[in-house]
Amino acid sequence: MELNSRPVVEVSETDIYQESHTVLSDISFKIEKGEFVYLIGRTGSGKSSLLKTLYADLAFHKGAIEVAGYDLTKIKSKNIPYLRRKIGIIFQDFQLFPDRTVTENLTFVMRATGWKDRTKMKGRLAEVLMRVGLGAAAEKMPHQLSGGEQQRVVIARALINEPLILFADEPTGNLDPEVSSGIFGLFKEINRSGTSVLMATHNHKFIEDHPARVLKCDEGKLLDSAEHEFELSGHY
Ligand SMILES: Nc1ncnc2c1ncn2[C@@H]1O[C@H](COP(=O)(O)OP(=O)(O)OP(=O)(O)O)[C@@H](O)[C@H]1O
Repeated sequence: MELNSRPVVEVSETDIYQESHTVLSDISFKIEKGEFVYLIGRTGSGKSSLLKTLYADLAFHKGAIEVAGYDLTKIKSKNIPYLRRKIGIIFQDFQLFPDRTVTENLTFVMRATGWKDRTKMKGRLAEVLMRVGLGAAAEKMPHQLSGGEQQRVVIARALINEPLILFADEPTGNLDPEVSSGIFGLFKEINRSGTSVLMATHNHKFIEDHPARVLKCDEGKLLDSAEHEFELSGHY
């Protein structure tokens, strides 16, 4: 089967662990190319642990996980950087180098992921900054940008290697509602051009305004709105 017709994420009968503690048990789900999926659940229910497992930052001991064509059951640590080139990871705290310009922040990642040709690097840098609406910010330092603009830089950084999927862990958690909706809109726009998105969020309004499939961490299980209806409202 062609890689591009296979799911971008396929989790089969897996348990998610933190140290010796099982956070989610016996979970199975797939995310197809171009899908937008919310990940919800109360604080401590396992959203971050699941995302960390999917980007190979947390080990798992049961079942099988395939992400962007990489079998995480067998992946060697030397191959994890190659997996990470096929995915984009975005956190709540922006994690930019505070003492480097936007360009330097982005070229750091480019070099680390094998870019060498300066002209191509410059071109890609301009492209991703335009994509996130920050064409004029290349020489700014992070502290000269607003929180929303910093998160746009992080998204630009995640887009550099044309990932198949973005894993976003509460990407608007530190932003006020208006700025959050702009960032959310950017994720939707990126998704419309074919990149899958798995977004952990506590923001109920996103789901109300832009309904999509929901995975919910709930008392050690993962509920999937594509399989069963469940209650979205209430605290999560
Ligand atoms: N580094 C760690 N070491 C040990 N246990 C951890 C670690 N990180 C999280 N846990 C535990 O794993 C469980 C799931 O936490 P996780 O951070 O995945 O939840 P979450 O749904 O992302 O929460 P939040 O919405 O607050 O971000 C919790 O019981 C938490 O205490």
